[in-house]
Amino acid sequence: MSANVAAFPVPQPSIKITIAQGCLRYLDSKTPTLNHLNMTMPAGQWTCVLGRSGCGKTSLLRYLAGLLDQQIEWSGELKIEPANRALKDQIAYMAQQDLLMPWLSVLDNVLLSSKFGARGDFVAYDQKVQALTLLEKVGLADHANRLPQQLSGGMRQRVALARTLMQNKPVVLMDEPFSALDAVTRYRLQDLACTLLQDKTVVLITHDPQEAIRLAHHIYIMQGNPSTAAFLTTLESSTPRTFDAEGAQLQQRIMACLEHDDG
Ligand SMILES: Nc1ncnc2c1ncn2[C@@H]1O[C@H](COP(=O)(O)OP(=O)(O)OP(=O)(O)O)[C@@H](O)[C@H]1O
Repeated sequence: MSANVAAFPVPQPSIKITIAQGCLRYLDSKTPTLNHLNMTMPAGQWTCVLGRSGCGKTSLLRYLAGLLDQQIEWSGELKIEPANRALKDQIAYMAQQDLLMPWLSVLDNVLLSSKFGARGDFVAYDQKVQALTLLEKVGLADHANRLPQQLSGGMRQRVALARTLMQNKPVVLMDEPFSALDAVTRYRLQDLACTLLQDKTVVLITHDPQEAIRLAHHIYIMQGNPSTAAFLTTLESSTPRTFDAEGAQLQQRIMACLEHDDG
């Protein structure tokens, strides 16, 4: 395969995820964390999930990623369309902490998932070209040989974004990936993620109503104890949105839902 072809990975079909009457209980807990959970995450769109601390947002993402199988009991329906592969094989996960390996260069961190799939430490030339192309897209081509500790927090999250894109999965789960950043860096990274994750099915957890308003096609507020998910009609304009009067009204509605949750 030529380097040029490799720089444009094969697009994956978009995935729609539907949860119906989902109930999640940790095995060491008597009561469920989530109950009567009904959510639709449309193919190729961003679904933002908000809710008070401890309501089960991360549990939901970790369940979708197949990371809780030994720790929980689940009932209800989890449907994916098309249903040709297991959901956990179609997911890339981007966490609040960038989880970069401190002893690996920026380039090798982006290549990490390719290394796991490769024989020994061998990574094909075309994958390196692809990783460098992604680093260029996130504006870090000149930093490919640096170590993570030589980068700012915003730069490190951009490396994490490039690593997520390198996995080329149709579903991207993001657990507060921008929350530790200053306002301007966060704003820029929201724009970048919005552009680069086009066509992916994205589920973003955030505590920031303005972030949800900027990026979401669909908003759910998790509330109650155990938590259910309330759907909030969002704006029809294209993302990333600028904050206007409509956005301010939506923010009021989000805040009202969050304030009335005494779960
Ligand atoms: N491995 C576990 N075993 C048992 N209970 C757990 C486990 N992980 C989380 N919990 C509990 O599940 C509930 C939901 O936690 P979770 O981390 O999903 O909440 P969250 O909404 O993501 O919170 P935050 O906004 O603070 O990140 C909490 O009560 C937590 O203590």
